[in-house]
Amino acid sequence: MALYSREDDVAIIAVNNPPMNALSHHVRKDLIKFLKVAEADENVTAIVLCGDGRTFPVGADIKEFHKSVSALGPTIIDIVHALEKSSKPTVAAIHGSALGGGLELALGCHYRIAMSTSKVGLPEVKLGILPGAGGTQRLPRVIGLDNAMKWIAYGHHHPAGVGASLGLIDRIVAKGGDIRRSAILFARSMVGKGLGQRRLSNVSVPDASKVEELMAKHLKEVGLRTRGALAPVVCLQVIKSSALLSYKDGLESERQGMMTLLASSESKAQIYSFFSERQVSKWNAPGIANHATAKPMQVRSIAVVGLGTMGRGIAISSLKAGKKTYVVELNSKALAAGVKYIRGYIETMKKRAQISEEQAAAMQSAIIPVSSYNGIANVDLVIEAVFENMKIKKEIFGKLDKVCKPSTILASNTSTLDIDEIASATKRPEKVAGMHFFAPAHIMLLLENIYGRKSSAETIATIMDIGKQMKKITVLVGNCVGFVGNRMYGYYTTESVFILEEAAYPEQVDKVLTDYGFAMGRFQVGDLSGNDIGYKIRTGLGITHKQQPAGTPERKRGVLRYCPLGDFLVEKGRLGLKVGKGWYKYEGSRTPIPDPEVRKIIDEYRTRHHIVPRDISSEEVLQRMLYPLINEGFKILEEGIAANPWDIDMIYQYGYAWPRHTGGPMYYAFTIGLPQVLKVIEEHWKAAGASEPHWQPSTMLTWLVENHGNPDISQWMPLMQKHKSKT
Ligand SMILES: CCCCCCCCCCCCC[C@H](O)CC(=O)SCCNC(=O)CCNC(=O)[C@H](O)C(C)(C)COP(=O)(O)OP(=O)(O)OC[C@H]1O[C@@H](n2cnc3c(N)ncnc32)[C@H](O)[C@@H]1OP(=O)(O)O
Repeated sequence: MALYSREDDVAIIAVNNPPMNALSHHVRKDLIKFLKVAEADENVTAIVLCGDGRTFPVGADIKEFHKSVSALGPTIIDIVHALEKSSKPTVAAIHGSALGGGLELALGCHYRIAMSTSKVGLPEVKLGILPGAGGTQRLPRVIGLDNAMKWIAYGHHHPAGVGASLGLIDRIVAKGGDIRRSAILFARSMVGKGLGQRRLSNVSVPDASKVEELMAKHLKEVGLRTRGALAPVVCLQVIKSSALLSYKDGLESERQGMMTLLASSESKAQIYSFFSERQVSKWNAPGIANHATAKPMQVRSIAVVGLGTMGRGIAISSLKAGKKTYVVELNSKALAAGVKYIRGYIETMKKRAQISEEQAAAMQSAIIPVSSYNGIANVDLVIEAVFENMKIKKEIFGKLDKVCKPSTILASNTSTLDIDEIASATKRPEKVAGMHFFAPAHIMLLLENIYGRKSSAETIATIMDIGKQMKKITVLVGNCVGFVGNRMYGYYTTESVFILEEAAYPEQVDKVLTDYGFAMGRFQVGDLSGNDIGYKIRTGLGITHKQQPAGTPERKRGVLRYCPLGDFLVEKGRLGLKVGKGWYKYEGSRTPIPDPEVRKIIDEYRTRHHIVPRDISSEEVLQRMLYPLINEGFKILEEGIAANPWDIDMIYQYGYAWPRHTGGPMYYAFTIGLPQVLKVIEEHWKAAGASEPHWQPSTMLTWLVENHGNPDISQWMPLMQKHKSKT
């Protein structure tokens, strides 16, 4: 709802719809009603619009989207027009954030004043839509086309001070000031000043003459930064109309753009992503605990064991979260190098104004270098980040168990290994868990937390809470080889080399993936992270080309199909970007260049095995790259390793750069339709049989299709649970 009050001659309309003052239908009805009251009251000379509680409205109510109530009048645009048309000065008093429809209301007001700490922006593009209440037409009229294109096509939130420097905010109220009081005084001072040019629909776009040049520039940029997404492009096209058409016709173009986007699968995927991102914090470890019942332990200090690339990043994340951070290396040289890197990184963040001087000083003084495990006996949490080797990890956990106080939680940053086996090296398996960070750990937003068979509710709640304090998208999963992310990714890479074998070169496969929306294709990613990583894993499994006894068929490992092309590359020293050659060659830059040498390796291999390369469609490449991964996702759900499909999708968006506008692998499967996905998987399974187990259809996927067709993604787990409880 909204509240109406009077301060002498100034009417105050305050939106009151906790937690974020979203502009739900009941709020919109109140706003129109109170604007009419204020307009009609001859004792009112000016009107202040504000938000109660945490913030100014942050936009339309996203929960209403794709429901008929979102279209029910009065719409936000009706309110914008009522604010602008008012014969009395209307002033938006902004605290917290004025975003989306919230900022559009503020643009309808004749004046805007804001707390210096507040943020403004039109982030609709991140929901796969556009500002649909006049924002595409009004913002360019205030801050110019160039800025408006940037603001709207990327959807960032901007400090109010930046808004003031562009003319969007008329007055800034310093921190600690009273925004509502300031707005009342400001509104009163504007009475009788004339509103003509304050009504933005009367104003023209200042840099309209540069429209074509600016369009070309921004279209190119969004093409690179948000590859494959429709919304940024439609946003730009609609903003363009503000320079070419009248306000009224521009609004019509905005309406049409909105309808196109609302009807797209992209907006549904983005809205799903918005809520999924928030949903993962409501974690559940079935049979052990959930977010609502379990209490975290207070963690004041964290020790990071191992200061390689991962350990350094984890230590920086710990310091950023305000923890006293013990950094541990038994070798003094390695310790000094790690500490030097961490200290240097903090100084760089300070120089770039990413942190304040005080924060930097606090982080520096919170680093405690240690060269023996005895030095971390009293820490609350240890995160081990040494080499990915079970024997070494078990040795370390055994030692930590002996020296650390009984309450210390011991976590491993393993990316694949069995947490229960690691826990078995200790006498406190209930205090052992996995915290799988993604490299570089201080930058990547994903944290995949793993609970073991014996992890306690408190241990799980604590690692989830630490993830939140580190400002990570923290997803809880169960224990299995590779957990969720890497277990699924394994089949993506397996199938990719089968495609090379049969039909395509790396650049052709990668192009299909980048056209789909990935920033990089699978082979470019391999080169970037190092092809030796996968080689080491295959060596651990004893399956590389070199490890096979003479006479072993090159394309088989036992009954399983195998393709050694990745082994050949590494054995020829093509480790990737770091050595200037891998699946591609690199000539002094990070740009991948298709390499005739790689083609030769593939061609010779094909000839040796009498493989005649065939034409392959982009559709087939995409299906073969993505469907095995999706199939494995269903197996993961079926086994209870992930509690919900959106947990998997958030892991893929934040850990593997899955394009947000398609929602993630599981949401994408829903968009395609589960029956269609299953059909393709079954065809491959029929053709490949037991030699390619990644095509064996998941029981859950099959059951869902046979019994429910393509049920809504929110219903997958409830349907399965109901089914299991009956059987
Ligand atoms: C069927 C066809 C119909 C056709 C007709 C359609 C006509 C449509 C006309 C439309 C007019 C368009 C108007 C406008 O242009 C569109 C919009 O405004 S879209 C919304 C734009 N705003 C945003 O995207 C902001 C979203 N929010 C945030 O980014 C963040 O919440 C925040 C504001 C930065 C704060 O972050 P935090 O402090 O971290 O808090 P949380 O994010 O955890 O949020 C707390 C809580 O609030 C819920 N929430 C937040 N914003 C909204 C919202 N806009 N609507 C609904 N709910 C919201 C959030 O989900 C959390 O909920 P919880 O998880 O606690 O349940």
